[in-house]
Amino acid sequence: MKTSFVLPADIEPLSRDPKATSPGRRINLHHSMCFGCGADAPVGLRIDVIAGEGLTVSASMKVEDWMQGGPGVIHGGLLSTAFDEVMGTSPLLLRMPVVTGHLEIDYAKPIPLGSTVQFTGEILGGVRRKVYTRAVAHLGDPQEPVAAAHGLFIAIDLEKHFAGYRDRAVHPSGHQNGA
Ligand SMILES: CCCCCCCC(=O)SCCNC(=O)CCNC(=O)[C@H](O)C(C)(C)COP(=O)(O)OP(=O)(O)OC[C@H]1O[C@@H](n2cnc3c(N)ncnc32)[C@H](O)[C@@H]1OP(=O)(O)O
Repeated sequence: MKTSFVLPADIEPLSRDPKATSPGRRINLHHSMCFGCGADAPVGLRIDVIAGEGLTVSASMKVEDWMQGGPGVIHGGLLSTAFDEVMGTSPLLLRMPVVTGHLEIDYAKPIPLGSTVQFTGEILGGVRRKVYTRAVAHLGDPQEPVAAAHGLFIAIDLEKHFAGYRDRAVHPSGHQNGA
């Protein structure tokens, strides 16, 4: 599949943390109201990202009617959100919290409503706080990808990064902090 994404020349291999989620198990994410993975989000993708061997992950997503973009097919922005979730979760195999710095999607084929998209993702390496990832999506045949993505994620200090926003956080009760 064609892509314009270029990995840096100084990229270095990264290693799975020994305490990372075991292969085959769901990687527990940040909070239940997340649009990408949260079970309590009123609207969301509810993607479970499963740890694979090494620095790999996998996930699947049923394409529901509300995800429609063009007639009968998924909206491209929603697919990019799914890729963001899949790739953004993978650095937890390094036990490293990250946020998205840069995301690139290559769309190869329309994805019909009602289909189930299968994702595989992997960490390609890192440079300082930067983690480079890739993911591919298919509809059942890994030899026939429908889309692919590259993501650059930046390691953060969770407490500091969200310090100025936590009072706006929405909870399953529907209330904001302090509301
Ligand atoms: C557990 C989480 C699961 C996540 C799944 C979903 C993920 C998300 O949707 S996260 C939400 C979307 N993303 C965001 O809100 C991030 C907003 N951006 C920011 O907060 C900041 O720009 C942040 C934290 C990424 C970087 O800022 P800062 O900490 O000051 O670091 P900074 O020094 O600018 O950058 C660090 C390195 O990354 C590089 N970098 C930063 N942004 C980019 C970019 N867009 N493209 C390329 N390189 C970048 C910098 O050049 C620098 O590289 P180097 O080490 O070579 O100098």
